[in-house]
Amino acid sequence: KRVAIVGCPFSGGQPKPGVDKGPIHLVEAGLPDQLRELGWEVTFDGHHQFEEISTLDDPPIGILKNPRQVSKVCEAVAKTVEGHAKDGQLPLTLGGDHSLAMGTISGTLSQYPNACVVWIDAHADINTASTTESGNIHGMPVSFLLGLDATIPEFAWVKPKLTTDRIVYIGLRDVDAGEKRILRENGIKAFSMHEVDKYGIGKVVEMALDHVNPKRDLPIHLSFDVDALDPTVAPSTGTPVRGGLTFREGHYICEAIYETGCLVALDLMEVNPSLADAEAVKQTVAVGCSLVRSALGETLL
Ligand SMILES: N[C@](CCCC[B-](O)(O)O)(CCN1CCCCC1)C(=O)O
Ligand SMILES: [Mn+2]
Ligand SMILES: [Mn+2]
Ligand SMILES: [Mn+2]
Repeated sequence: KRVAIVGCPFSGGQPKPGVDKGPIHLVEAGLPDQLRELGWEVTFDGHHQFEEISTLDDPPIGILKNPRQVSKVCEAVAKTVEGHAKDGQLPLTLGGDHSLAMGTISGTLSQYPNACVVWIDAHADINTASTTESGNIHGMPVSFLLGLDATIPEFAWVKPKLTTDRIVYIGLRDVDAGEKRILRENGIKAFSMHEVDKYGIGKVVEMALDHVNPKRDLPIHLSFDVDALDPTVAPSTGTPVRGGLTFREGHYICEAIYETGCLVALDLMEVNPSLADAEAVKQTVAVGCSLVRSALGETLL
């Protein structure tokens, strides 16, 4: 079992400074050794440096902010993730904001064209250039992956290889009007916190996997935004929304996905260590590390 940690200190998909420090905090909390203790052979070739990209002259396109930076960083991440996957390693991407998933999932789909995506988030991250109200591209990666919008030239490298029947959401509770319309019109399966309350997390994960991976024979890319968790559980994140997943519900999802034996790629996104007091940051980082361990085989018994 080999895992390659891809540290992505990137914050260009959203306005709050600090989320680029997420990877270093997760690594310095000991994540690589924690995974080695689980039996993984861990490679970590240092955090990606995006300096040359960030000096780019990058005026908004429409209201989209830092478009060229986001595009170039995601393109680099896609190549890195594809390379690790080709080499038989499970890419573990540590963010950094969730716009990076445009890169990670593109990389996964290059190596595993039949992969399905399990997206854990308070948000749908499926705004198009015409529906976004913020212009923050971390609220848009899924629309690019599905090819929902007319291709923006700066994002021409993103091939719409994901299909609407191959993604499922768990944890939604802050979905914009435009996104609700997109989800409905495209028949995209989403289990909001209402369904989590109604059925319980065990049944929700079973139904989610039955939808995107009925025979449990497709590779799974798990993209986990820590703001899916309740802010009392993961306070140090850029877009916290009350009424989220409990510590155990978040871990159950990771444990159940590992149990399928289908996991091929994992993103742990939106840990921003500069948004809370030291104790709350430490808690958020520790929860992030714990979720990753659960997704990579740590069990309670
Ligand atoms: N949907 C939002 C939030 C995106 C969060 C991205 B994630 O999940 O990676 O953290 C929110 C837009 N919202 C519209 C109404 C006014 C407040 C902001 C957006 O900016 O598009
Ligand atoms: Mn997100
Ligand atoms: Mn989110
Ligand atoms: Mn977020």
